[in-house]
Amino acid sequence: MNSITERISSKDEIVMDKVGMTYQADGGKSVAALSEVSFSIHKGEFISLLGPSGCGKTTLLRIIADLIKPTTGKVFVAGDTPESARKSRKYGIVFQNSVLYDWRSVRANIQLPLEVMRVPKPEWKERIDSMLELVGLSDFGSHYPHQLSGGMQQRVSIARALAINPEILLMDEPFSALDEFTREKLHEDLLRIWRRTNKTIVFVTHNIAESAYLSDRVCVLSPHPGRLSAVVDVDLPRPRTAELRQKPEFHALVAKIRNSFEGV
Ligand SMILES: Nc1ncnc2c1ncn2[C@@H]1O[C@H](COP(=O)(O)OP(=O)(O)OP(=O)(O)O)[C@@H](O)[C@H]1O
Repeated sequence: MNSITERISSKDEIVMDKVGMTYQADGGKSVAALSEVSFSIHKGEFISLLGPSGCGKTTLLRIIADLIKPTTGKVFVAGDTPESARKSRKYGIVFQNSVLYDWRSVRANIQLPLEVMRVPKPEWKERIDSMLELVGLSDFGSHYPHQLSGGMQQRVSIARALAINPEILLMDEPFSALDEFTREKLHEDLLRIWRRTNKTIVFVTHNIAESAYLSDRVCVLSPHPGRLSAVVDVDLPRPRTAELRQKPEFHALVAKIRNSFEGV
């Protein structure tokens, strides 16, 4: 056993140890996207990865998801390598754009991971019904994606990501294409879903207020190269309600997170 595996505690869901990523761009130029990023995410925690464009947020999420391999460092996901976690579907993932299949109904979209993971067919109906109920779309199962608003499409994406009951939900700027009213409603829905399901959530955003409202802790990334410049504890009470956004303690926390950026 090496030192990092000895340090992992039973509370840890995701552990990163000195993770670095250098891309080989066109023309042989290398781009240092991440350097020496180390931190742990606990089981059941809501973590945001926050930073300006180009600081490596998506790169870090893709490394956790085993969509790319880091060039240096080690990563553990659900007590295993990212590759095993991906193969055993320990996480579900939601992207900025909903990436639903237009020719499949809402139900058939949610069913897709059940087909891929060979979940027994008799279980499908109950699972899909409960996912639709969880995201507040029970009356829309037979609709097609183009018949839904952007916010509803992202709810379907969340339902699909959670259909096989993964431990972890990875979200890459899932609400950034939505208008402010819809986004705030989705924040409340996501917190309710998180409370009901106890998932570990890793949420990528460049929106400081969004990270403060949702998270237990905010990991602040700074660019050139992307590095972890601060981890801010969010000590605001839960459950969080819309009124919190008006309160002085919320504005103080947003200012604290803003002040923790280096070199931006
Ligand atoms: N496939 C790639 N090849 C070369 N460089 C890349 C590649 N993917 C990302 N990069 C570079 O790595 C750095 C980090 O990119 P990344 O997309 O992770 O940042 P980000 O913080 O998620 O940005 P944004 O908020 O704009 O999505 C950037 O400089 C980007 O140009």
